[in-house]
Amino acid sequence: MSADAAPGPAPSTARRLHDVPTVPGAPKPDPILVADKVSRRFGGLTAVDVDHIEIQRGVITALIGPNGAGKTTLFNLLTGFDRADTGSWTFEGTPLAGKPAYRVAHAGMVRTFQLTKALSRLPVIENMRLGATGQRGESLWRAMLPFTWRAQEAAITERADELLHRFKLHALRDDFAGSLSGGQRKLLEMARALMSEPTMVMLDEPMAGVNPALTQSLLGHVKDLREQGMTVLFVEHDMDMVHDIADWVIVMAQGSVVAEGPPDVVMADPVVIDAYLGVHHDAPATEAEERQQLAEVESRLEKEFSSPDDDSEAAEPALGARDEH
Ligand SMILES: Nc1ncnc2c1ncn2[C@@H]1O[C@H](COP(=O)(O)OP(=O)(O)OP(=O)(O)O)[C@@H](O)[C@H]1O
Repeated sequence: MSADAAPGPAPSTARRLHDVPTVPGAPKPDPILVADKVSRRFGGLTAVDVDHIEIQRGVITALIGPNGAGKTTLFNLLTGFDRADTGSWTFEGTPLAGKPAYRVAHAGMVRTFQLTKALSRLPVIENMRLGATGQRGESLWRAMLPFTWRAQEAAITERADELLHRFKLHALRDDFAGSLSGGQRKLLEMARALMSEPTMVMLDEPMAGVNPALTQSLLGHVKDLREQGMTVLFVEHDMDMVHDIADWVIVMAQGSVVAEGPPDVVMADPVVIDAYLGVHHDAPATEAEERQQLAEVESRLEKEFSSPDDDSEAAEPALGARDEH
């Protein structure tokens, strides 16, 4: 955790979650975001159909669920990057349904973005500066008043430099963003989102493609956001990370919220195991299990081939199952 992390309201707000019932759509003591009846269809497919959801202020909430559960679509809807078919939601009490992304960001709710091809060709510092202009939008009067404009440009660069120092990316300030490692990109995405001084940060798979050396640093930065009083909502498949830093977990499956609660409670919930962890049941959980399965197959094959009564036809089914004709 960085030294400049000020003690925030996190511990007390996190503690207040203890009284929240572990049911889908549970009301929170101090919600910053409240959404109702949010749905989005793509042709015949219902990608999102969330009846009610509340995100507690000042804590870290993880949004988990199997592939295709609708997590990213819900992120896109809430942040104005996609349009809901139905639903309403408020952020800090302000209705935001139907508002474009820049208005949502202006209200203080900002999401991270993966580094696109175009952004990879820009230096790190320009990526950061775009985090500010992109969120604020351009305005004619600002362009016509060069003094205001220049002062703001200088302030933007200063904030970008500060954030690059905080995220230990300053040495890469003038490098092309495309030359960064997976973990450094994730740090840049997070730092860029902070350019607009948000109240709530939404992170889309912050650990994807991050090598273990940067894992702790990334986790530390996410915890820092909470220490500074920000609300964090993140989508993640890495259950270790969810367990490590989330105060609350919301589980989606087939577009809807199917469970929510503290990490320990949610991960032991049979509904979650069925809906989410169940999809991995076929895969060997550990290297030891994998070795055991391999040994069993080898011993079966050995028996089939070594038996004196065995003819080629009897051996066929065991081999046939692995044949790629
Ligand atoms: N633009 C689109 N057009 C058509 N179908 C879409 C579109 N975006 C998402 N979908 C579909 O909506 C469903 C939800 O997708 P979404 O990406 O939100 O899931 P997810 O939970 O974020 O999955 P993952 O964990 O794999 O990222 C999926 O079936 C997906 O194929």
